[in-house]
Amino acid sequence: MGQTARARPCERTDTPPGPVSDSLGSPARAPATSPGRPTEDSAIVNSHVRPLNRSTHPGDGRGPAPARIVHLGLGAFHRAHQAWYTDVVDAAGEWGIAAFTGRSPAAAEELGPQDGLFTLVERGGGGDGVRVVRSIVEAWDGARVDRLVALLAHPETAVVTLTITEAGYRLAADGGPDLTDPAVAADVALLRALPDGDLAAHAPAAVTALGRLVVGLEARRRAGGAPIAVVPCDNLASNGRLVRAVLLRLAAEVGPETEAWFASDVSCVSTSVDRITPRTTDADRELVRQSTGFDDAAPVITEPFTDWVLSGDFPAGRPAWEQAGARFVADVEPFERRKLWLLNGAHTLLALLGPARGHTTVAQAIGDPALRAAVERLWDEAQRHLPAEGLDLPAYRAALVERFENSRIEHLLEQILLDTDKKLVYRIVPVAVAERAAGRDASACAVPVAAWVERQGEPAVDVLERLDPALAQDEQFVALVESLVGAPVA
Ligand SMILES: NC(=O)c1ccc[n+]([C@@H]2O[C@H](COP(=O)([O-])OP(=O)(O)OC[C@H]3O[C@@H](n4cnc5c(N)ncnc54)[C@H](O)[C@@H]3O)[C@@H](O)[C@H]2O)c1
Ligand SMILES: O=P(O)(O)OC[C@@H](O)[C@@H](O)[C@H](O)[C@H](O)CO
Repeated sequence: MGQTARARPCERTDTPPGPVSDSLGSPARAPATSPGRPTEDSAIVNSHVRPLNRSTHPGDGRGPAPARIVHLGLGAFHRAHQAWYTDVVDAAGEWGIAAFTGRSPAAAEELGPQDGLFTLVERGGGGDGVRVVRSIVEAWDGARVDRLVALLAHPETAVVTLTITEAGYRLAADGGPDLTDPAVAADVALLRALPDGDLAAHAPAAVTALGRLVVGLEARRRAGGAPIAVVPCDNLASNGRLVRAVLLRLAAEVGPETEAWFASDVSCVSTSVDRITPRTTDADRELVRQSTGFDDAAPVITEPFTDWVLSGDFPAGRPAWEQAGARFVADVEPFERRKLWLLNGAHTLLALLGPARGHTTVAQAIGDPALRAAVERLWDEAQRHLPAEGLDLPAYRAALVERFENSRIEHLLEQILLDTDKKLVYRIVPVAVAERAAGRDASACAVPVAAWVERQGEPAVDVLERLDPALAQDEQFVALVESLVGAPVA
């Protein structure tokens, strides 16, 4: 497991399938109990705190599932979402995940000694549900391109999932790779000069997530070219289409045969993903330690709610994620817009405006009547551009308020604020553009944009130029934003 701990060879085996996921408490969405304390299972509560790994916590005794899913971006959200769905549905132990970190090896260092096991705490308003998730079978530093190449070249690897953050895609304004980014430029140079032959033996040191992915997929093509699905799970609009365009651009740098194979055999699946998952704190680790009797360096705290909407082909198969509630639809866009514009848009508004009003968490900020009103106005503007049918927007909005008000999920505004420039583009700008096109002033959208302009300390037009050059040409909107800079929230 992982570069930094015991290295687990990844050969596929004919041994019996891996472990059935085991619940140590309430399964997901089950009613929570005992506020403030995880649901306890007498089998694991022990006065002696033990390390968490497959020996101390053997589940049903079967070994790890074969790694057939590769994940890039081993953060909290992946563990609360895709790893959880896979764990819940993989009763036969057929779908292990080999996960790679993005920028720092920390998560691999934590999960390595735990054989990939971690505790997922589902923290509802009334109590916690606890589950040890077993679906991650390898955890690696993302710099281990050799291991990534070996996994992707293996024909039984069927799916690649991504949670590398919006910024991690390193996109230019036209949606292609940002060639002005030195890391992208270095990877492009590397892709143009890939050595012939076995890429695993001399793995090129690509540095960006998508550069590494292209190297790995090229190794797969050279190894026989079994088709594969790539499933971005980040908060980007049209994430499958977008990733496909970038991968094809990068593949073209390798050569025409590579580009043609990517076009025909790499299926990019679009997704809308939802589960509010804040960063784990030391207090969370201590609570898990006390309540489960296991010393888990990498527990994840999440809300009971979860959603996953997907659209696209899985040519080499996939886990039956629908058995845990995932939905496979023809068009993900309405779901994606609803989620990005309402949930994420409100998050970004609260993160921009909340700190100046003394708030540090989403729950505090949504409890502030002025901010709540600003959120409702933003939602009114967004709702006009969402389909009236099929999305049950009043219920969705009401549920969002409840989720935001869950003060037991300590979702820090400063975490949401990271990379706000990238987030505004997907969360607020499209609504502002649609409102302006409809002849309205987009005044609710202008509020978070003005707060961002204030933080940048630059003229509104310059900030808008970076967010959306066309919107920056809209003199009325620019003037409105400028007039709101520094103004109190109405
Ligand atoms: N946390 C949530 O509530 C949530 C919910 C829905 C979707 N998401 C999506 O998942 C993403 C990750 O969220 P998280 O909570 O796991 O964050 P996290 O900080 O726990 O993990 C982020 C992961 O991405 C990697 N990464 C960061 N910057 C990168 C870069 N520039 N290039 C490559 N890899 C990079 C990190 O190394 C880490 O592995 C979010 O940005 C969002 O797009 C998160
Ligand atoms: O994860 P980010 O940084 O893209 O955005 C912060 C939050 O808005 C986001 O994580 C939400 O909590 C999440 O999208 C809910 O499903």
